[in-house]
Amino acid sequence: MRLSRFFLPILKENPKEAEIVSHRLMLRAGMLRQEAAGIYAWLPLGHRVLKKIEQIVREEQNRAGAIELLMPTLQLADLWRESGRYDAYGPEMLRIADRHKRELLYGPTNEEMITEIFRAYVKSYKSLPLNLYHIQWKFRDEQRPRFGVMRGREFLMKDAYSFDVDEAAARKSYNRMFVAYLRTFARMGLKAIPMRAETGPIGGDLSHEFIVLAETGESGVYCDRDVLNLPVPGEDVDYDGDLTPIIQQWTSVYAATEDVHDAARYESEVPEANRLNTRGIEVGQIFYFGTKYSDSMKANVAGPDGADAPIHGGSYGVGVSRLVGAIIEACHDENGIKWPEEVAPFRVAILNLKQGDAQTDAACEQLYRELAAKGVDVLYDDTDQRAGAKFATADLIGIPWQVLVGPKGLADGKVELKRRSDGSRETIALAEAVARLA
Ligand SMILES: Nc1ncnc2c1ncn2[C@@H]1O[C@H](COS(=O)(=O)NC(=O)[C@@H](N)CS)[C@@H](O)[C@H]1O
Repeated sequence: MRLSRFFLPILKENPKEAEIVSHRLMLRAGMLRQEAAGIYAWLPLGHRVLKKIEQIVREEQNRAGAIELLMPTLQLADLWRESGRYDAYGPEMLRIADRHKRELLYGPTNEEMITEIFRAYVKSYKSLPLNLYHIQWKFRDEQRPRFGVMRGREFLMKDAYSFDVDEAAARKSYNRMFVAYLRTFARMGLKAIPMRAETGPIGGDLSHEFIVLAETGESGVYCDRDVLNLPVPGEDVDYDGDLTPIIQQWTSVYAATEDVHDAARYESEVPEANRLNTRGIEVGQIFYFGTKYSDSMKANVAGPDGADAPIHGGSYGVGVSRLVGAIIEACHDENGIKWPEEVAPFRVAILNLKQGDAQTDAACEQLYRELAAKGVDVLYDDTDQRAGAKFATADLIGIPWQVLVGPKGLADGKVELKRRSDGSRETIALAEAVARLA
C-alpha cells in the first residue's frame, strides 16, 4: 500500500477524551473514530488489525473442532422470554420495535439463539459433542462506556457454544476451549492468564476469565508469578486426547480476580516473592452452565438408553475488538504502538528519506514491488513529509520493521533496517532486504 493513496488520518495532538494509552494511540494512529458513545468506526489501519486478530481466533477455534456459522445481530424478544432472560438482562439490553411493532433486541450474546438452532435439528446424542461458533457484533448498553474499545457498547465478539450429552462430556468441551484460548492469546503475543471467575448473567457454576496483565485493566488480579512462565500447548496438541494435565497445570498455580480472590489461600500457598497483585484486562471468558438453557428451552436429545434428556452446555467468548486495545496496552512505548508481528496491520514500512530523489525513489519502488510480489504486507511512505515526520509516523502506527532508504546509504548500495520492538538498527545491502523481510 502506498501511504499517499491510503487513508490514515493521523492526529498530531493527544485527544483529550482518551484516558488510557490504547484509546489515545488508536485515535492518534488513525485506527478508530467514535461515532457515538461506545460506538466506533474502524478506520482502515484499525480494521486491518481487527481482521488479523479475528483470523487467529478463527484458526484456533477450528483447530479445536468448533464449527463456524453466523447468527444475526437482531433477535426476537420472545426467544429471550423462553429462557427468562428478557426481563432479567436489564437496561444493558437494547430493545427495538420494528414497523409491525414486533419486539426485537440487538443481541448482547447468543445462548438462546444457538439453543433454538440446535434444538430444531439435533435429536440424538450420536450428533454430540458439537461446538458451534460465530464472530459477530454485540450490543450492550453499558452505563459508562469508556476507555475506547475496551468497554464499548457495540463490540465484536467470538462466541462459541458447546452441546454435550452429560456433564463429563461437557467438561471435555470446556477443556478444549480452555486450551484453544491458551493458544489463541499466545499467538497474538499476549500472556493471558486463566483465572477462576464469577459466572454472572450467563449462569452456571464453572467459569474462567482469561486476563492480560496491564496497569489500566478494569479487573484487580492476584496471582503466583510462576503462572506467567507456564508452557502454552503447541499446535500439535491432541484435542481428542486427555487435556486434564494441561488444565491442572494452569489451574494449580494461584490466579484469581478480586471478586473470587481467597486471601487466606493466597497467603498460605504463594511465597512472598512470588505474589503478584496487579490489574488486568479480561480478553475472554468461558462458562459451563449445564442444562440452564436446554431445560428452559427444551433442547433435548435421545440418550444411549433412548430416553430424552436436556443437553449440557457451555459458552466461550473472546473480546475480538477489545483485544486491539488490550494488545496496545501490553505493547507500546513513548513513541507509539509496537505491534506483535502476527497482528500488525503491515509487516514492513518503507521510508523514502528523500522523496523525489531519482535514486531513492527507484530503490523504494523496486523494494515495494518485490516485497508485495512475495505477499508481504508493505506500507510505502511515499509522501513528501520530511524524514523526521516519517520516522514519527512509522513509530506511532507500530509497524514491526522499517526500511530506511536514504541517498547516502544508497550510494553504497545500503539501506537501514530498524526493528520497532527494540529499536535495534542494522545496515544491510539493498539486495538483501527482500530476503530478510519476505
Ligand atoms: N462492553 C464490552 N466491550 C468490549 N468487549 C467486551 C465488552 N463486554 C464483554 N466484552 C468481551 O467479550 C468477552 C465475552 O463476553 S462475556 O460476557 O464474558 N461472555 C459472553 O458473552 C458469553 N456469551 C460467552 S459466549 C469478554 O471476555 C470481553 O473480552
